[in-house]
Parts: sequence; C-alpha cells; structure tokens
Amino acid sequence: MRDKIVAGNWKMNNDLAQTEDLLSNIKKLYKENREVRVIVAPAFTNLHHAFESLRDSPIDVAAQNMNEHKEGAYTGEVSAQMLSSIGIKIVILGHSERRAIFNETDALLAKKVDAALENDMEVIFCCGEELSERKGEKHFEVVKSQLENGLFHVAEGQWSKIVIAYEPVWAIGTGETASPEQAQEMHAFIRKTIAEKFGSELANKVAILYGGSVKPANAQEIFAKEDVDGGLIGGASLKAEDFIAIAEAF
Ligand SMILES: O=C(CO)COP(=O)(O)O
Repeated sequence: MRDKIVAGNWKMNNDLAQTEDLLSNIKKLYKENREVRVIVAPAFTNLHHAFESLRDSPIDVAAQNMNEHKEGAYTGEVSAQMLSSIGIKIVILGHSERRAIFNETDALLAKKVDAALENDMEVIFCCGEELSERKGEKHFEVVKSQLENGLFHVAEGQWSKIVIAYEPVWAIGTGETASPEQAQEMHAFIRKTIAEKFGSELANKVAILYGGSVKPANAQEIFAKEDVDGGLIGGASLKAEDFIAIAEAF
C-alpha cells in the first residue's frame, strides 16, 4: 500500500497571525486518520511556529524550498540543515513557480534533492508541463526529462524519502483542473518511467500526488484514480474547511 498524502502549499500567503488562525482551524476540523498523511507548507518565517503548534498532531510541516548549499555567503537563503534544526524534515522542490520565476533548472534541483537527502529530509519533487507543451504533445517528454535530470540520480535506497507531485502548469491557480483521466494517464506514465529505471517494486511504492486547482468538489474523482496517491493543494489549502474536506476525500 502506498502512502496517501494531502499536502497544502501555502505559497507566499499568511503572516504569523493568519498562520496561527489557519492552523488552529485546521486542528479543530482535523479528525485523525492514519490512512491519509496531512502536510502543510507555510512560508519560512512561520515554519517554526507551525512545527511547535502541530507538535502534538500527526499533521506534518514542510518547507516550500531551500538552498542547495550547506552554508556560507548566500544572502537570503535557507539550508537543509537549518530546516532540520527546527524540526522540518520535508521540503517541496522544483515547484513550477520556482522553475519559471526563479529560473530553477533540473541541474540545480538535482543538487537541492541531494542536500535534502543528506539531511535525512523527505522531498516532494514537482514536475509538470506548460500548456504549450501539452498542446504540442510534448508533455510526456517534458515530465520524463524533469524526472531524469532532477531526480533519477537518487540511489534506490533513498527512494523511500521521495514523493512526486505532478502539477501541470496550465492547471495551477487557473481553476482549470486536469481531468481525472489526464491525471491518471500522466501518473501511470511517471510510474512506468520510474519502473523502467528502478524496477516495478520500487515504482509501486512511490506516492505520486496531483496538483492544480484541486478543490473539495473535484478531489474525490481525482483521488479515486489508481495511480493518484493524493494531492498538492494551493489555493484551497488556505481555507481550513476546504483543505480538510480534500484530506477526507479519499
Ligand atoms: O501549485 C499548486 C500546489 O503546489 C496548485 O495550486 P492551486 O491548487 O492553487 O491550483
């Protein structure tokens, strides 16, 4: 059985007071469910607070990014070791906003993945094509190359720390969701690509999340697909009722 995961990527939203509010509402509504792992990813400034606030809860806290270096003259950056030291053991890497706005390349992401694993952190590795790439029928090729160049150097023994999030860029924040069939088709492709390189036993254990305009109204039909093991939720993770409804949609 693969892990089922619902993770909320809060992006650059919520100051400390709003973080306190959202976390307290999430905690009120959350009913412990061992079948589904729930993760929230607030901004760096609120990670410590979130970790402390969720200390007695099974809800985990993730960072949205980190730097690939151990330490040094990298003004404004945060290392894996710093995150680990405040209890943060999960990081989202390669989100399409990081790729597009901050020019993160597959080569850079490969280094970030290594830095996370060296610090015993789990990685939620994002991949996904842009609209023009889907229209040009290049989506499988694009996702395969993101995986091969950013992730496939990870040794077999480290894959228990890897979660993949497929987020088609055209479905992020647009209200347009991939159909459950489109999501399943890509998730099955990702699993097959992993199986070709690492074998099907390993591939069958990797959780693959879907992200892109997931809401309470569509979560159930997307999560029902065989190779969809949960979701990476943006906008809808900012409202406790919606986020918890999605976490309960399995
Ligand atoms: O980017 C996303 C999660 O990382 C998805 O965002 P939305 O759910 O707002 O489309």
